[in-house]
Amino acid sequence: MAYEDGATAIEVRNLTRVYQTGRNGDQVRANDDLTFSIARGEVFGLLGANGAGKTTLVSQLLGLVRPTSGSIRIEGVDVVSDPEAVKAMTGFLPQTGLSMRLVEVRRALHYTGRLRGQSEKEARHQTTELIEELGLESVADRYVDQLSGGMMRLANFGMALMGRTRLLILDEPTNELDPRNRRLIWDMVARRSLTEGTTVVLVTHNVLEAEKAVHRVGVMHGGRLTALGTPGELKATLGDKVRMELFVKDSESLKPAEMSLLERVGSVVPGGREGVYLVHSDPESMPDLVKAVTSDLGMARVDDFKLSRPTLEDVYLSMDGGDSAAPIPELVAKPLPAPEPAVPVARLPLKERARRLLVDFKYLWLEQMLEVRTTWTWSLLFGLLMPVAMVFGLSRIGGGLNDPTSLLYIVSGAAIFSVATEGVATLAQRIGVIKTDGMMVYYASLPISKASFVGALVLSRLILIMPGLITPMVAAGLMYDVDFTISPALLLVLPLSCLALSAIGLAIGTLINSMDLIVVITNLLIFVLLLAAPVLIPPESLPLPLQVLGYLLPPTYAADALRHTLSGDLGAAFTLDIVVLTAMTVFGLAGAARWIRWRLA
Ligand SMILES: Nc1ncnc2c1ncn2[C@@H]1O[C@H](COP(=O)(O)OP(=O)(O)OP(=O)(O)O)[C@@H](O)[C@H]1O
Repeated sequence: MAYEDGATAIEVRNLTRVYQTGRNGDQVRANDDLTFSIARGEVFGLLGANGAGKTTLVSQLLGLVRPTSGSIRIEGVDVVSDPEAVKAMTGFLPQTGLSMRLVEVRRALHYTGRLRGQSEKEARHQTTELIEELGLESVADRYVDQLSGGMMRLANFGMALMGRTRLLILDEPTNELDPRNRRLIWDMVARRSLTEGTTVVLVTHNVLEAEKAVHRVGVMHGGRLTALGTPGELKATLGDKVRMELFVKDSESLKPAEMSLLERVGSVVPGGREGVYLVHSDPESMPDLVKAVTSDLGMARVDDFKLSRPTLEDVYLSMDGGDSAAPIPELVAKPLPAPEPAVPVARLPLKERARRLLVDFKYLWLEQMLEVRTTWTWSLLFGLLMPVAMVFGLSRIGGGLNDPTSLLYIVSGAAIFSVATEGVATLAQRIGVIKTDGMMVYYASLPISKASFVGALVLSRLILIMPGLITPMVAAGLMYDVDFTISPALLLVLPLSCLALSAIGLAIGTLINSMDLIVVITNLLIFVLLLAAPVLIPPESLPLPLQVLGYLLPPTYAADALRHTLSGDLGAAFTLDIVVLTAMTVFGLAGAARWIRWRLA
């Protein structure tokens, strides 16, 4: 096998990760002094019960979680000091939380390849190749989100393979797949390991399947490695045993007396489901075992039983029998050779970095824009109709129609109100969804910069919210013959207002971790906007506390700037508005870039 050439791909030394839980300083050692290595081209299975520490280990391999102590080297590169270099050589399939759900399968693959640094030609070529290899031709032009669970998993697996990375980290790749597709995945993994020397870390609960696919297995329990070796080595720990899988009638549990009948002839562990037990005994005790089951326990209690040689699952279940699961020293205490100095990672030249930033920005922006396809008609309709309705409705009140100042307030207020609701509220909520659905982890696992991610998110929204700014002016022009000239100041104020309000929305969404709170805060903002802000109402007609409150809100400055622009009054007040809007844009974008958690912890 390719991996036997001995080169080390992953080296983990004394890796410990401690989490603080709760307020009273409780600690969880999610990874406890792990030391092991994985060879280049090896398929390494990571097994362990829920909470064993697998995700914590994988997150550290990906540079998403910082170790409390110890080190990880991937292809000689230190993960903590050069996470970007490691991300560039890693394809990742998370269990959940993939992005690119609302684009077509073909695009999801192509864009992922581009974001992993492939050229346009390479990305197109590999996309076509993978669609064929995965048998996804008939759904290649359907949205990923609209595929069946299994098909979606295949598409996600394809995304992990894009970029032909040296390392693949696959979390439960065969979940939801039928037996034929499961075999397809294992064959594809084996091919990559064998012919391309790809190193694969496979997290799985499906021990029986993993046995066929992996070269070596690491079993984790309570944050520690309790066994590490080939499936053959692990099975040898059970010795020359016979295995019986016993199914109790009606899936009932065995009573203590019944358990002791079986324990007389072998060791008994639960078989992973209610009413299923695994009994391991010496070959010479087999007749006694069969007798214990058929006559002592009696066929009135037994539904079925199967006799076979032990499998990896037996080793796993016998090791994972609660807190007593002790490490098998001969399988875990293999020392690593003395560490070599970490391979220094050369920084890309400035020009190349700028090119990558633009490519990342383009594909992230395209993804965001295309995701909006499912809702753009509603957003646009809302952005067009609401301001028109406001201009029409508000101009009927009081002296609106006859009074140019009121009309100016109505037009600028309607424009800014619609942009504030769309810009602040929808962007804050969008980033909230990205965080709560776990998609942020996926973006963070790609070798992209936060700047291109934030920029793409904000700019994709501008196209949707800009019409809301322009329609009130067009409506006033058509309905009331008001002539607003397009001045250079207007061309500055319109995008700057959109940018400032979107940046604030993004900052709110990134800073607050509860989706419910994001919804409450953004609605509160709109409520205050209607009640107090001098957006639709001249400030002098508001009591002082409400005026002050209004001037604390970004939309007030946007509305003020728009009014000054439309009336041609570009004095000191207008300059102040522009300064405040610019400051808000910078603060919002810088804050969002800082608060977005590219590392989980
Ligand atoms: N962010 C966190 N804060 C506090 N504790 C955490 C955090 N993440 C994980 N833990 C704890 O660390 C331990 C290991 O969790 P981890 O998610 O790594 O296990 P796992 O083997 O991946 O489990 P599963 O198979 O259920 O995904 C658990 O006790 C878990 O509660």
